[in-house]
Amino acid sequence: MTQTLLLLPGDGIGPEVTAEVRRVAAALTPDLTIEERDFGGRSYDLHGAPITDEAVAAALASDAVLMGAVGGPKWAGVERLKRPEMGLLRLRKEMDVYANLRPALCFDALADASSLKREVVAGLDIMIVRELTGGVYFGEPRGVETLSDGQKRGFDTQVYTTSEIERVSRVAFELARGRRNKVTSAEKSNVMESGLLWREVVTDLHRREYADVELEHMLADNAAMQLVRRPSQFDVLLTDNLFGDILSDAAAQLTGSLGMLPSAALGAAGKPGLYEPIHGSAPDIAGQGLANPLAAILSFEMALRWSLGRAGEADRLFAAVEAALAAGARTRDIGGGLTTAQMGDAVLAAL
Ligand SMILES: NC(=O)C1=CN([C@@H]2O[C@H](COP(=O)(O)OP(=O)(O)OC[C@H]3O[C@@H](n4cnc5c(N)ncnc54)[C@H](O)[C@@H]3O)[C@@H](O)[C@H]2O)C=CC1
Ligand SMILES: CC(C)CC(=O)C(=O)O
Ligand SMILES: [Mg+2]
Repeated sequence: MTQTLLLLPGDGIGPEVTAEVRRVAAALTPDLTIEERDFGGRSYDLHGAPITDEAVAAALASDAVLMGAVGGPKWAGVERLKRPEMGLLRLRKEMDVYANLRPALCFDALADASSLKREVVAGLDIMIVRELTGGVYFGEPRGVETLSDGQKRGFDTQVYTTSEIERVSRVAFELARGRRNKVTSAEKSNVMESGLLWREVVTDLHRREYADVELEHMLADNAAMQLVRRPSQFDVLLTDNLFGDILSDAAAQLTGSLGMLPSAALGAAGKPGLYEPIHGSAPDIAGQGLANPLAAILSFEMALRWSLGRAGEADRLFAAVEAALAAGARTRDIGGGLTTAQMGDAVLAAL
């Protein structure tokens, strides 16, 4: 049976990095059907919404979805619900991809590309598990109201239920069992009610089902500091939507660049996953061929592994990225001069 990958290039550098995924897929998995839809600001411009109902249906009907990035200054003034980023939140929610796996892996060849010392980042291998469909990005009420004194008041709501916390924690514990058997759960249980519930639910699940896994609780601000102090202490880092968003950008820099970090967002078994580089649309470099496509290419590698049942091809692609880096292929963000397409060429040559 043919498998379908839905490609959502999006905005800014999104189309540039996903073009390299297309080239890799054509060489590595020529039998994979690739469909494409408008997404983000481009979809808003063409269809009046950051994602159309038809594109959501195509995502749900696919075997996996791979997106580039959305957003940019062009859409800064658009009403909140039609902003490009809202299309992404809607897609994550409709696909119910609640567990976002963000592997922060420092390739040997890049240990000197990090802004931290080689000895701090060499061999780095952290799996961040970020809750993706709950928390403050989705909580109600939210909005901006005008107070009687004329001031404005903006508000968002952080909210988590037991089942939301438990299902993502289960993913973290299961992953840890196949790795170094340790989960660090990061929240702010010292000041947030939802953080306190998070800690209780993780502790309870651990006691009932995962007592063989080492569990550590850490306040999220300390986790940010520990990530840059001694990142090797982390194996699986479990956290909520907002803290996971922030901590994973910080972890990306440990690997050399934000342009290196892929992700897989997973839901129920058998449902399509959503794969995306963790970076945004990078308006400062868009359209110049400067973007590093490896986060997008490695997101395709994760799609092959986690949704498409093609571990052999995934291994081949991962090895090709590793070989290209070992041979010295570098875009500007990791200290070189290759263009986006030239980095794609280097991976293709190593396949
Ligand atoms: N998943 C998504 O679609 C995301 C979208 N965004 C959106 O992207 C827009 C820009 O956001 P920023 O805060 O500037 O974050 P950003 O991730 O787009 O860029 C941050 C910095 O990292 C650099 N960078 C990012 N990806 C790179 C790559 N592949 N190669 C080389 N350098 C790279 C950029 O040039 C910039 O200096 C905003 O509209 C934001 O909402 C932000 C994060 C995620
Ligand atoms: C909704 C996104 C724009 C938030 C983000 O930065 C991310 O998911 O990494
Ligand atoms: Mg982010």
